[in-house]
Amino acid sequence: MQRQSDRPPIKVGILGATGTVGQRFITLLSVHPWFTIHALGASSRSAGKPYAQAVNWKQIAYMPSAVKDMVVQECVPEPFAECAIVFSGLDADVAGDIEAAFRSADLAVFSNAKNFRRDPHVPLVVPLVNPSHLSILRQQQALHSPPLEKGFIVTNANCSTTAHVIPLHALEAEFGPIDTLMVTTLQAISGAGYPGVPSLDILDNVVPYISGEEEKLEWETRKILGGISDIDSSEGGRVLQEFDMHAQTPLKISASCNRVPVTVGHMMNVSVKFSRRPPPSPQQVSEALQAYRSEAQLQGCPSAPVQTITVHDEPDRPQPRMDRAHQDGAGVNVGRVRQCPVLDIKFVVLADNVSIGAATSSIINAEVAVLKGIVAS
Ligand SMILES: NC(=O)C1=CN([C@@H]2O[C@H](COP(=O)(O)OP(=O)(O)OC[C@H]3O[C@@H](n4cnc5c(N)ncnc54)[C@H](OP(=O)(O)O)[C@@H]3O)[C@@H](O)[C@H]2O)C=CC1
Ligand SMILES: N[C@@H](CC(=O)OP(=O)(O)O)C(=O)O
Repeated sequence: MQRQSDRPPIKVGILGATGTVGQRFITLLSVHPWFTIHALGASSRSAGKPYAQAVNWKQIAYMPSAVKDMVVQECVPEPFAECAIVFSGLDADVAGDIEAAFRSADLAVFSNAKNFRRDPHVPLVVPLVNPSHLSILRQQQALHSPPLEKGFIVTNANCSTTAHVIPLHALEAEFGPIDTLMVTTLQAISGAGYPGVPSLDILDNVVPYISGEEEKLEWETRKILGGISDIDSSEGGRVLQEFDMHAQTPLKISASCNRVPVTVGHMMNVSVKFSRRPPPSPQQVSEALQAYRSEAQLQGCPSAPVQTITVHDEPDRPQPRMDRAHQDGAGVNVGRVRQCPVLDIKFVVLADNVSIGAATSSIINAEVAVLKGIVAS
């Protein structure tokens, strides 16, 4: 993507700029057509140093020259005051307090961290699925003390949640509610950040446990695939909204998560049962997934993939090494769509956990917010 736009550049900041997700933000934002990197933040271990000295660069793309000499800041609002958008790839141990402080300073935060995903006034947005949930932001700003004009927090989802909700949403849009979902993940080591999982634990091995991951998959999926509705009660004359957590058609989910010796690309085996009888055939499911278009793409978000879901016909695809870079990792790959003898349909999903699973989702969320006029541009 080349920087090429009639818009004046929108200044953005990156918190956690030295981390796995932060580095992917830098790679993507350095060539973004609308956004220009204005400030970088990380821990006090990195603050005060030129970025090139502070970071242990692990991207395949070379470090953009524009950031090499930028001095890394402490994660406090003042150096970010001119940023219309602040992206966060902060460690979850510190993200809660720092992101809240940025919001209180009336800054717009787009976060990858888990801390605010369950907040009833914070949207959990996978941009290729539920950008309509951004409507809750007015309420988030109004209920803040003092009320905010520009500041808010938008979160994107856990990387595995993101991968499977995209095809699941496409299927619900075409065939109605899903009743039951069984999902087993094979998650790449980059999902654990850097240095992450020790090599002696993961080489020649599979670890059948990722702390908190199964709970996140089960809970976040309901918030994202569920609706947002007005509540009868009102506060200060304002109509309130709430997330319905898919409660109108309860969704049973069982998730099992595994860490596998792959560098990038989370793979998931998914089986679904639909509420509607008879269920669609594998052929109908494949066609619906391939035909799905996201609202973000239709609205013209520059980072949205042209093909949201790529359906592979080959019996042994998708594979992490072969397919994760497709469309710069901005879409998801699906394969092996077939009948499930226990539920209705089963298939495989593959997504780049650092791109659409993290940085790319935040960036598309911010693009949607710009197009909706939620972020001043
Ligand atoms: N990796 C992935 O695939 C995904 C990650 N996420 C989430 O995104 C976030 C970032 O993950 P990831 O990039 O993998 O993590 P990393 O461990 O690679 O990076 C963490 C970042 O947080 C910064 N940081 C740590 N402590 C502090 C502090 N006290 N004050 C300010 N900054 C601090 C680090 O700065 P320094 O270098 O100075 O220590 C670094 O920039 C996490 O919340 C994670 O759960 C979400 C989806 C996918
Ligand atoms: N836990 C994920 C990555 C991650 O950080 O998720 P979350 O943002 O939900 O904590 C993984 O290990 O692959």
